[in-house]
Amino acid sequence: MISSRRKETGGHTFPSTVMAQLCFSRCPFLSTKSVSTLGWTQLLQLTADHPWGRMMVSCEQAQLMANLVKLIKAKKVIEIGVFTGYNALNMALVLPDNGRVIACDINEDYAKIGRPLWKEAGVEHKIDLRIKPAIQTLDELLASGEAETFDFAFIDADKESYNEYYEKCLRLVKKGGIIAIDNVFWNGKVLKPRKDDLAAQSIHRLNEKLLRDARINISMLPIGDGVTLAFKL
Ligand SMILES: C[S@@+](CC[C@H](N)C(=O)[O-])C[C@H]1O[C@@H](n2cnc3c(N)ncnc32)[C@H](O)[C@@H]1O
Repeated sequence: MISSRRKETGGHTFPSTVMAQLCFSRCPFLSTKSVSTLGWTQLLQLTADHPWGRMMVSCEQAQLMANLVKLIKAKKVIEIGVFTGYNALNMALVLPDNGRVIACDINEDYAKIGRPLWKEAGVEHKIDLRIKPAIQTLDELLASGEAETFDFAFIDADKESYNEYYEKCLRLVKKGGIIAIDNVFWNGKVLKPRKDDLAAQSIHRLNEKLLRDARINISMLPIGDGVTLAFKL
């Protein structure tokens, strides 16, 4: 049984927390509403069991992002770094039927695990998977005139490119939209990044920049491995 396993994900023990246990028993934000948990539970279990399952966002992060997406009545969302699509599925479930998650990843094998379950959950049509370097997808969106048309973006891919992802997302997201950035604690290594740790250095630089960035307001949240929410002004 997966629910009795302990696995490290996103800098915390999974699923040892109460939230994680609740996640396995029922999709936490869907409550008893009409939305089905078909596909959702299987994807969570398959991803937690995957050798790289620790890459998946924590349940409480996924819950928060889905609730934010719902709260701001988002229609267009970007996810940079999709893995099996657990978080993308959570967001797709709360988007309107004509809503879209532009899902950016370079590894199609991960998506092959998720896609049948996105379909089972009835939201495959809302997840537009783009298999290529995320920078290229973001540039294509900008070139096709989609600047300031997105409501929400989630940055969770290669850490060295975080600043570029942030700058491009800031152009793509509308005023009042939100950019969520994962792993901003990087297991505490951001406090004193080693010279040879390019990921820690990159996140550290972005954390410092966001503090002073007059284009946004931020909330840095101690959930998972740290999530910063940047609210575009
Ligand atoms: C931490 S995982 C994403 C987890 C996912 N957000 C979730 O909630 O389950 C990081 C993902 O980024 C992808 N990735 C790495 N470098 C990338 C790049 N340059 N462009 C797009 N995706 C990339 C990896 O293939 C991997 O699936």
